[in-house]
Amino acid sequence: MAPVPISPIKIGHIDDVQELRKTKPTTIPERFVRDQTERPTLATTLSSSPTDDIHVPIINLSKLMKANNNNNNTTAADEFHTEIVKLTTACQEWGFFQVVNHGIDLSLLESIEMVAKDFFMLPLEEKQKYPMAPGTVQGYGQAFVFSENQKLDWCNMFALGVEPHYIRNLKLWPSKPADFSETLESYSREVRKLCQNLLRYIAVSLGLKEDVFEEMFGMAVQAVRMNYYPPCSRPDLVMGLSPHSDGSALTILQQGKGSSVGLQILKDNTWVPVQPIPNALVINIGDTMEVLTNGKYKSVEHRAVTHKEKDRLSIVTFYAPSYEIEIGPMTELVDDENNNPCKYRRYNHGEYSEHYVTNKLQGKKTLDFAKI
Ligand SMILES: COC(=O)C(/C=C/C1=C(C)CCCC1(C)C)=C/O[C@H]1C=C(C)C(=O)O1
Ligand SMILES: O=C(O)CCC(=O)C(=O)O
Ligand SMILES: [Fe+2]
Repeated sequence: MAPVPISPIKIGHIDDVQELRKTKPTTIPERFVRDQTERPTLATTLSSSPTDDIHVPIINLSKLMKANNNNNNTTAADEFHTEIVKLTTACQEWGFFQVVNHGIDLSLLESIEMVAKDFFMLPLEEKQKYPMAPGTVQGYGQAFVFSENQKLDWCNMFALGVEPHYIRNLKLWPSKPADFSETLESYSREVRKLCQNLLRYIAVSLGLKEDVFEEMFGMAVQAVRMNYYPPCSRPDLVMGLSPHSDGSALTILQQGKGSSVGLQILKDNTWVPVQPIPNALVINIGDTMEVLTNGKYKSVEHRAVTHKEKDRLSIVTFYAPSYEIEIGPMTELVDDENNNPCKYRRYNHGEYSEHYVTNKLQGKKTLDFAKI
């Protein structure tokens, strides 16, 4: 079952932020202005910010891949072990990491970025041929808006379901730029392989059988969301993307080259910026993995902030189990006798997907659905 809610909800007029920026560069309509308590803390340009020294862990994927192909090499085995320990810490303490040497052709990263940017730069009338209907998550527009008085994000989104094929709404796949669909197909194929590899290493880091997630997930669901954040004259008043955790098992995020720093994650009650590393991909643990690991690996709240002069692009892939799969904490990660009781109930992943996409982004609130 694909989560495509059809309801007569009233969401009011949503200004397109790129058009606003073009026509009234200093105007911030009231619907974008956040209440005092919800306004972002922005990274300073001076190197005096207390969060400057804290950074999301970096995993060198080639150290994990190499050891797999070379079982007799002790250096490779040592490096594999060290990298798995780093991966464990990243998933347990951060819920986020960046991967370098991930094996995806850099030209493919450049191509997807190019078609995404070319799409967002099209005239509004062209982009509006692929509208995101109120209450749905595919197409061009703003997702997760469910009422007329909800604050809006300073962001334009373009989202498409990719796998399995039945979740595709082909009417929303754009004809311009001409190479959009072909590029998205190639990119998604490579990102899918990366997700499968990462899940293998995550299984190893948990002391589980390597292919446990692959076997459990069935034909995994994969969707892509391109987020474009134009510059904003008052980045202190607006939010690029509201705080949320992802509903997926894993999320792969590509930050556009030359984009401003914008992604922030909530670590120990402080918003920490994720510094873009050229050619690296940002990975985060989604709600589904938090449930499966009984909270050992956490989906971490994150958000995007805007910049006064620079725009920003992110290309985000959500990877999740097939909708008919039943999800719950894995028995190996629950121990009722030794202070590790089961923290989440069992549920159908399709129901969680529907719940996720029919609620506004609100920190980790969506996961209350699964809590015991
Ligand atoms: C921030 O999240 C999303 O935009 C999002 C949406 C994903 C989807 C589409 C764009 C197309 C149809 C499928 C799907 C719902 C996956 C997040 O998706 C997360 C939430 C759940 C649950 C999930 O599986 O991925
Ligand atoms: O643009 C970003 O860096 C954040 C995107 C994100 O969190 C999302 O699309 O779910
Ligand atoms: Fe996210």
